[in-house]
Amino acid sequence: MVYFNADGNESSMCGNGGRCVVSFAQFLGLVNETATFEAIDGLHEARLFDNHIVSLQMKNVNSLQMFDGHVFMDTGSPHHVELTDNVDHVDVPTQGRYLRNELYGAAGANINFVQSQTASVFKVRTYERGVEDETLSCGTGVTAVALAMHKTGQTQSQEVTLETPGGSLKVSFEPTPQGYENIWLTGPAVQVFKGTIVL
Ligand SMILES: N[C@@H](CCC[C@H](N)C(=O)O)C(=O)O
Repeated sequence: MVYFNADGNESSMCGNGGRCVVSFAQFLGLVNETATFEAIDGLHEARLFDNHIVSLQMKNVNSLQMFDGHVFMDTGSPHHVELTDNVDHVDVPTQGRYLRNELYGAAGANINFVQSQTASVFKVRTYERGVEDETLSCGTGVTAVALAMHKTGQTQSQEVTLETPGGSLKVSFEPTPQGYENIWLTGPAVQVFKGTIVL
């Protein structure tokens, strides 16, 4: 998989894009219940279930940087995770753009704002680098949120539900001395449009 951001530039890993790629490969009859593909961050395994549910194994995360008020890590793409009291009240485009530029400079990062709902459910809104705006759902972003919530003690669970404006995703993982491994991002990948281009 080679991933391009909405600004036309090639970028790093896209978790939801990866799930869509294997779902599309199944639609084309190229894969059945499992698939493996290569992305910029290495090989990814995927499992396809009924009802268009796709699980994607994400790269191991061996370094989480803890700051006062936020956590930074690379889940295939760079992510800033910040806990808030009321995520619905965050001006994600304005605050996300500010942090993306002021803290991360030219390289940039994706900015995730998160609010705890229960001991294992979190609500997430993401400002994405390369889109330069809030998006409906970010797979590498919710993966970072799940790991950050576990690392900071906001959850004890090793399977976390992340509610985004675009829908609900699950992330499961196993802690290691350095970080996390066996990380799986799971959720629906549903075909919403089909067209024909006549050349
Ligand atoms: N815009 C991101 C990469 C895209 C992440 C994607 N939305 C996902 O689902 O993981 C970047 O340039 O870092």
